[in-house]
Amino acid sequence: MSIIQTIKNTHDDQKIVSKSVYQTTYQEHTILVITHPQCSAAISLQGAHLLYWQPKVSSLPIIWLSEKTLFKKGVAVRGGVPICWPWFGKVAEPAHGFARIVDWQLTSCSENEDGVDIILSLKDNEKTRQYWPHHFELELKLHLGKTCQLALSCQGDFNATGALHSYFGVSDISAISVSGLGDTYEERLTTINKPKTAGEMTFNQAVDRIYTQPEPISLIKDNDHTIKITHINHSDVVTWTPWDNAKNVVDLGEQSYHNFVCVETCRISKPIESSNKAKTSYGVKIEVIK
Ligand SMILES: O=P(O)(O)OC[C@H]1O[C@H](O)[C@H](O)[C@@H](O)[C@@H]1O
Repeated sequence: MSIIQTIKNTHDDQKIVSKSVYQTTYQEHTILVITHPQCSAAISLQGAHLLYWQPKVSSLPIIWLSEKTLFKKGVAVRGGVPICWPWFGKVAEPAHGFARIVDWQLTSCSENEDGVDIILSLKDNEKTRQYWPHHFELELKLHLGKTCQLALSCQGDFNATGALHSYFGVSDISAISVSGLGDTYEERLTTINKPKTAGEMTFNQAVDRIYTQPEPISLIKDNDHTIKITHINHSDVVTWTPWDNAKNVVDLGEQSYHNFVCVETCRISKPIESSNKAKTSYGVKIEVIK
């Protein structure tokens, strides 16, 4: 049984949240399972982590989850949409910040025929202050329906970098292209994988690249559909595939790299400048075009 099916079938400690949403415990995580006429999805309260999203129009999850991911407290989930915050990458410990490895609160959940709207929040506490000595309030708004929308807002006196680090499910990474990336990028690997067309990528090896002047829309063109990713108030888009280095990553299957590509909505070159007075936010909207 696939990991997604297993999560869908988990009803331990089940608590009904709304008509299409229940809360359950899966291993060491508390998970919201969403089964709505427009989509199915799940969110872990650890990291406000969207685990998968499959709209009705698609026969496969568009937001992809690794079969080998660990549901351990304090360990980042592999796949879905990790919230990397308040830093991106390995500039400090833990890698990609702490927001993805601490528990968030469910603030609200409502639904209508278009889908489910959920707000999760995180405020500084004893644990977060061990990593980062700032007062902050973070809120993640999710809309899960025919489209998938995430908006992260923060308040507090600090600058932060981050990413909505989306893992997209694809039929085979060698058969897709990603466009709308712009022409300027920072190569994070020593291997060279020059785009054939400016702003468009195809893949035949590991890639880790920060595009610093991306267009507002990235398109992942797959065999019979296109994933349209509208970035909102972002500064960069990261493309990442481990390719066959997946075999060295404990929570990825050896062949799993064929089935996902990361196209991440980021604030790296222009950090989020927050203040105590107003919220600043950035986000992403994901749609499937047939
Ligand atoms: O393994 P993780 O900490 O989740 O990071 C996975 C990847 O995230 C981003 O795409 C970075 O650009 C990569 O350098 C990193 O390898």
